[in-house]
Amino acid sequence: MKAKAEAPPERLTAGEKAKEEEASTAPLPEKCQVGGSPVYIVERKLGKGGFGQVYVGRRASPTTAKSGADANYVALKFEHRSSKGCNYGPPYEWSVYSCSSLGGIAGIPRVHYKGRQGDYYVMVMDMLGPSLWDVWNSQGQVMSQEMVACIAVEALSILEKLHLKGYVHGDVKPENFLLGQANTPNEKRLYLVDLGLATRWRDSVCGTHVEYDQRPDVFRGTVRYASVHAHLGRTASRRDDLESLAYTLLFLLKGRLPWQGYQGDNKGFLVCKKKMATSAELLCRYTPQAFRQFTEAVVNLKFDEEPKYAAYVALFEPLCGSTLSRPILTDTAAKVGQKRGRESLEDETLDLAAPKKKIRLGLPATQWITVYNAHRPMKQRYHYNVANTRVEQHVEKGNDDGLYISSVACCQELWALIMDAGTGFTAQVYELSNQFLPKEWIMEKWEEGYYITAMAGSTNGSSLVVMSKGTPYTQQSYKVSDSFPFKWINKKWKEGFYVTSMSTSHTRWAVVMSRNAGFIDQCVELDFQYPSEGIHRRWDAAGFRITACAATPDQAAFVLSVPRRRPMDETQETLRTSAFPSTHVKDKWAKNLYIAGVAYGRTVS
Ligand SMILES: Nc1ncnc2c1ncn2[C@@H]1O[C@H](COP(=O)(O)OP(=O)(O)OP(=O)(O)O)[C@@H](O)[C@H]1O
Repeated sequence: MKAKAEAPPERLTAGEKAKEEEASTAPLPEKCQVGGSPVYIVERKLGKGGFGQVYVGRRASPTTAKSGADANYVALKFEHRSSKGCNYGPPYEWSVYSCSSLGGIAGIPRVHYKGRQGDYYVMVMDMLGPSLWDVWNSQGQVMSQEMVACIAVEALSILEKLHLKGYVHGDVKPENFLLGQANTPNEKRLYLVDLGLATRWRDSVCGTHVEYDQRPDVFRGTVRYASVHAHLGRTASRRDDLESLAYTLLFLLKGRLPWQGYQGDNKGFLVCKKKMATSAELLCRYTPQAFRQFTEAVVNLKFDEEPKYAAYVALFEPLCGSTLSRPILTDTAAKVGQKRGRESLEDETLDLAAPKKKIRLGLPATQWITVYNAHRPMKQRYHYNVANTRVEQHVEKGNDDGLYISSVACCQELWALIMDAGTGFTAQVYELSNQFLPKEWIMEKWEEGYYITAMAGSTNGSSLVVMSKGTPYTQQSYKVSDSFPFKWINKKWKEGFYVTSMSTSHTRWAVVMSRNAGFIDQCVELDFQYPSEGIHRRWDAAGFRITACAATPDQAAFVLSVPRRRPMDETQETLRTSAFPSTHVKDKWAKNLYIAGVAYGRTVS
């Protein structure tokens, strides 16, 4: 049966596509000569990607050379000067190729010439054969286990070498792995193309790992194969290429990934959520255990952790079949293994018997998240499981004792209130409303000089908003949104606002931002689980401390800030518990740690 042709997944947004259309209708030259190259006649199209179009170039004055700079046939990659990759001159990919001799790596095609001709930037490269996606599609959308294992071994060796040069590829997928030209000695060789999204993981000057960051509105790559960290906008590092490779291999082997088929505006969110919810075990069901072991190992890599390439290769090697008749040549991988020598290979064994604590794919859990800050001794009080009718009596009693509400949260339609003697507020009002959030009431209180200082929402859409006087704020703005409003936050940061409160109501988010919040820097950690690694990295860098937190049944978000006046004792701790942590709080108080934030929602146990 002939397989139905399937279009590979798109990488561009609609706006970008419109621009590419315009660029691709500009006529291509019939002949091409750039950067001192011979003259090529532009022949059939080899492929088209998000940024460029690739054509066969045949030398106008033929030679007998089959490969290299003199080859009779080359691949010409044309990028229109108005294309996205060329906003500031030559395509970004050129700079990647030229500054790090990547073309010298076995498995990365060589670029022989480059230059501009008319409206096009042209790169003259080795001509290669079909992509793995083409092969998979033309073989009836299946690929043998042996073939996929060989691809794994070679791809790991190419990625290791690319990583050694300080680069992450950033778009590992079946369409970007090409075989050598058919009917040549290289037809069973694997190559990795398209360095248009490559970024440095290692600084070219000081050689240190690039700094960790998360910008939840930035996505680069292809939704189907992107790592969860890439979806969440984290700075790319070596782990991301390997996670995408795991998805690439499983796609080729199984013909489908569990997150295919989502459509619409929040496709990226749904795909990412599904990736998080799919364990390596489930993803790799009915495949040899090497696939599960590899997937498990790479999805649990830390941001700056060195991947154990040789150990991953060793998992797949036994599945590759006899070295004499492999469907893909694996000799470059073998060479890498030999060069390393025994000792380094020994450090590279994967501890499969006792896997380290998994940072992903744990059991989803809905928990209390409490944040504690060091503070000189003060009175603090908490109430939880508070029904609407009982809020007033707790607040009044607290106020009588000189306490104001510092944080609120909601669990199963019941409120939690934290009241403190150390807020610095001079007056406070609150509103229980069936709206998320009560706009009229907030506007009215803004008029009276109150600012929002705490809020919580329940799953049924009601909210508890607390507004106070005596804050340093000079202006405030809030947003309610169906997805985490990072774009809005980013815009407001530029206007001098900082996030000062955050809450959720089922899957909706509300974020309050204030001017003169007393912070000099702020960042966001957002994840489908408690983002432990990110929080630790922020704590360790530049004095960031959690200043707001909220969680939905899917995601948890933490806002971390650097205060203008750093406290003497910067100790901060977080706790996740399935019941409200009453006894823990008392232990913390005994150590002068006080609740600074509380939320109820998605974590992972
Ligand atoms: N050297 C080559 N030889 C043969 N075909 C090639 C070569 N380079 C690219 N191609 C074909 O052209 C397609 C697009 O190339 P490439 O991925 O480099 O372009 P791009 O515009 O950067 O794409 P993407 O959308 O993946 O970023 C490839 O999928 C492949 O089919």
